[in-house]
Amino acid sequence: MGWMEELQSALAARGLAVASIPGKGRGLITTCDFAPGDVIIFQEPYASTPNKTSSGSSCDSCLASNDSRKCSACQVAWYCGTACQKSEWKIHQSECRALAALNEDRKKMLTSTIRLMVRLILRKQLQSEQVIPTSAMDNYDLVATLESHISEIDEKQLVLYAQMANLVNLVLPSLMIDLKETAHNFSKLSCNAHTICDGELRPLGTGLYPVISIINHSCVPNSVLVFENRVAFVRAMEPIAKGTEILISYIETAATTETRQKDLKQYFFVCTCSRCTKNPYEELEETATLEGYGCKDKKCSGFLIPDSGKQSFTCQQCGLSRDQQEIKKIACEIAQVLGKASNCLSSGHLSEGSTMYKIVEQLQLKLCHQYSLSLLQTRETLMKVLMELKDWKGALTYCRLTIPTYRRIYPATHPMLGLQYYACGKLEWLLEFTEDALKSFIKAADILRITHGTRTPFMKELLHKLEEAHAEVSYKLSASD
Ligand SMILES: C[S@@+](CC[C@H](N)C(=O)[O-])C[C@H]1O[C@@H](n2cnc3c(N)ncnc32)[C@H](O)[C@@H]1O
Repeated sequence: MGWMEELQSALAARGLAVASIPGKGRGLITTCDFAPGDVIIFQEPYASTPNKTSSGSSCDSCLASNDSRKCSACQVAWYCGTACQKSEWKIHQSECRALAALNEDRKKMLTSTIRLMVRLILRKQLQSEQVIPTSAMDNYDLVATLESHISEIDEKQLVLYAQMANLVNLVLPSLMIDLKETAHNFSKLSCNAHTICDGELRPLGTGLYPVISIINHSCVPNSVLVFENRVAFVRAMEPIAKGTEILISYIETAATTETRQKDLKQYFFVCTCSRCTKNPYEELEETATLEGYGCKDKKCSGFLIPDSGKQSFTCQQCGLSRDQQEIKKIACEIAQVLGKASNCLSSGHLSEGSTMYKIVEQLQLKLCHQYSLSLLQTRETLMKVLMELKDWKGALTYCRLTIPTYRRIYPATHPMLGLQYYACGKLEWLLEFTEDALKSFIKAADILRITHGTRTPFMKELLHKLEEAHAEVSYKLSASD
């Protein structure tokens, strides 16, 4: 059996198949039905690296950022303990020798992407020598057939990839690496590698998952990619019938079509999902809601579009008009205060910064649509700053204010919505608003059970908090009887 037949047979056992999708290249389709929360596929990375942090101390294996120690031989890799060090040893043994031989200047040039490529090449080498076993879902043939878009890459980028390939060659001089193939592989990483995130979707590193890389993008995906340590899991977010293409989102979907298309540029395709091809009126509505102005009548939730002379904007719901000069004046004020506010935060003046951000929020309330992304961003900043200042009540106020926008901009089972309910619940619990906390934990768990499963320490903690809140509410109820 060739590697492709082996892959198809391994996927068939999971109710999946690789298929050719018109206009998209390959894609992954279902051969059975999946329910929300079902794991469609999971995979270890072919190669992965932690992000470079300021302290450089994330574990190379599990990507955890606490209590890691530097490898004493190469002084480049970090491990959180012997279990992780042992699990990496087959690759790191060769890597360590190569890294230890580098002078300090060369070591400084080891970006996460260079290290990722070094590890990819070493894994290929060790698999060809049968030091590391291969399987239907773990072999270099899968990497070799990934999309590279090399013919569409501009000259400047090609030169950069060639320079990066040279650097990899300097790191691994004994392997006589193929420079052209390595430059090609850098291009593959750009449109196939995934950012590895923790349960709260904070980035930890980068990994290449050659089978998961067969999954195409949609701005209205039916599935979601999450990670347990560095193992990638794709879960169904909705019922998926047999014969449907599995689709995940490669980008932040809470954005206008223009922004999403810009963010997708590195993948060299124009998305034609239902959100990217909606009718012009709906398109206008989405953009004007996410980035535009609100109606002068604060009770009206209409969106505004500019009149033909662009001297004013008219609400599409109630017909009220807003003068462009008035809009400009508020926008100017916002820009000024926002500049000062962000300076305050970057210089560590949190209290002063929060006061400034509160002014920005009030100005944005006057100007922006209630579901605008800039208003959302300000409220999220306020929530984080107030949490740092241990002003839990203040933080909860802004957290609660973000929820209607999250509900508007994300689908009902999106992890970001679940995480925001969870944040709300934790603040409510801390403030002893037990019944509210219970409601928020229930909403968080209903979503995150689907997107994250129930096995991870992160989810176990949420479910434990939910149980605790449940017990407390029941106790209070029985005590008041
Ligand atoms: C991670 S790969 C996905 C698998 C890829 N189709 C293949 O044949 O290997 C990403 C590439 O797939 C293609 N792709 C992904 N989503 C697409 C979409 N919605 N429409 C068109 N092409 C898409 C683009 O060429 C993109 O660079």
